[in-house]
Amino acid sequence: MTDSVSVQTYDDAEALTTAAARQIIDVIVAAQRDRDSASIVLTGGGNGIGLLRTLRADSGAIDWSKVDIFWGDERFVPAGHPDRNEVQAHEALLDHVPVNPARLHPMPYGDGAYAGDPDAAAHAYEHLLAAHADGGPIPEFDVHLLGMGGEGHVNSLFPDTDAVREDTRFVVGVTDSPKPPAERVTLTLPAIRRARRVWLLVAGADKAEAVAAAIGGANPLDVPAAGALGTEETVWFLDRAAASRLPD
Ligand SMILES: O=C1O[C@H](COP(=O)(O)O)[C@@H](O)[C@H](O)[C@H]1O
Repeated sequence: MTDSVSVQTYDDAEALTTAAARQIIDVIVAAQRDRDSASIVLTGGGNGIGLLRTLRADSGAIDWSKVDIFWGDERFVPAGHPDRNEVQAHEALLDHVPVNPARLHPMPYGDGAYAGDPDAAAHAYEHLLAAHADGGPIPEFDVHLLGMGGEGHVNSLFPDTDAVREDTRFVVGVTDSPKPPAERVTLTLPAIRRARRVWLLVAGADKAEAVAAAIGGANPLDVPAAGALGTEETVWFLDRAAASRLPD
């Protein structure tokens, strides 16, 4: 893992998602040039979906047929439910660019083969990740996008929960999410830490305290975002309000 943590601050949420969109185009194009494919992990939340909307307007030179798309967490609700991060990602971007359906890797649905058992769904997704790994136990994602909640949660890793304490498995089921819905499936901190780049997209004054704590090195059990680190880089894309509690 690297200590390369950097902060980019923008005037507002729109500016930060526009900047992140521009930069992810460069990363995906470079990965496709070097390895003929790219892999990204999408997040839910306002800024994660906002970034996708920006890409819909202009995704530059990306060859969408050569991008593997995974999800960092999912609400364990029925297929097609508007709360699913996957559904929101389709509306924002995936229905509008020429992705290869075989390279879309949504998490299992709450009404599918694993209905009533988010942990079984998590095991299934871990197997899917393993099947797409190139040598390691799961892929070394080119970019893992993350939003962050006001208490510092990333993916569905909430403070002081079994999920954020998980140190072996790469995907776990959640049945006690403090933010509805209670049942979720999430990549864990060990999975996030296999990504080359971890990009956190965070806006709003209500998140400023958690941003400062995470960047300041808080215990990830208290502020899960503090444990979200990429192997090559970790970048915080912030608006001015979210950055307002950082030291000068
Ligand atoms: O519940 C969730 O919330 C986080 C943060 O969302 P935001 O709207 O406050 O940015 C999100 O990253 C995660 O994927 C989602 O399931």
